[in-house]
Amino acid sequence: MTSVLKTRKLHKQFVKDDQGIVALRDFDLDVEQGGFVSVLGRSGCGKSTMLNLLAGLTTPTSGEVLYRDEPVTKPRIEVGYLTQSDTLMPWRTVRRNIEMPMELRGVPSSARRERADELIERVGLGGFDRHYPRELSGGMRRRVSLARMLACDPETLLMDEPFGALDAQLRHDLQKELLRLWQGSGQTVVFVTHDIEEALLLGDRVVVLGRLGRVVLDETVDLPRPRDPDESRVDPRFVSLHRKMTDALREGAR
Ligand SMILES: Nc1ncnc2c1ncn2[C@@H]1O[C@H](COP(=O)(O)OP(=O)(O)OP(=O)(O)O)[C@@H](O)[C@H]1O
Repeated sequence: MTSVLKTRKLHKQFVKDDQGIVALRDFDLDVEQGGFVSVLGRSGCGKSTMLNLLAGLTTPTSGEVLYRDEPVTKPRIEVGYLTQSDTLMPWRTVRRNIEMPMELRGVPSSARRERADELIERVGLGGFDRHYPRELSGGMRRRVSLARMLACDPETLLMDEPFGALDAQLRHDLQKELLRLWQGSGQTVVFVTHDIEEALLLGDRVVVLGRLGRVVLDETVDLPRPRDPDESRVDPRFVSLHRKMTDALREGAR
């Protein structure tokens, strides 16, 4: 197995009003190249802290993050990060937001336009290319962020509850689209969620975190793909994995 991302004894403590707040303690994770890892955990268990560290946006208090065996000290161009909060530029249209990472890389305007058009269609935003973020719903803004992240074909995608706020149908459509884009791409995905079903429908591995990022369960999901939510829900293997994850989440809260 080739690990693309590794963490070694990762520890993160924040300081607030002279008090130390430990968010992550001795966190070890190896992410295999080309894999889709769902990281499942309750609110506050350190998932976003972990992703920020993987992305090189914050530095650990101790321990290290390695990307292809190199220490991560700042964001890397090969790694796309879809954060929980909206980071679209309000003064740019949908198209120009999606083109932005390509502009930074010096991609010529005709190629940028073509790629942006393709992504706009893929995320179901045809006809909205000249809208500004304030003119879109929350779900539409999420889709623009997703398209922007994909615009430079990052080899690794870090995603922080990207579909959490969407309605069920849209969520399902985007999950399907993400899997379609991922399968056969060779991209590595680390997908954070607090939803057991989402973790199981998407991941080929689910890592369940408890308090302070303690790994409570690390489970391979060998359910066949594509995984249709309605069919999966009644598959005894899915049901059994779901139960295992529920127990792990409960155990992690202790
Ligand atoms: N900048 C910060 N300053 C102080 N404490 C922080 C900071 N960021 C996170 N924390 C604390 O670290 C812990 C983990 O937070 P984190 O956001 O990583 O959790 P999470 O699992 O992503 O939660 P959620 O699912 O609700 O987004 C929490 O106790 C939180 O209050």
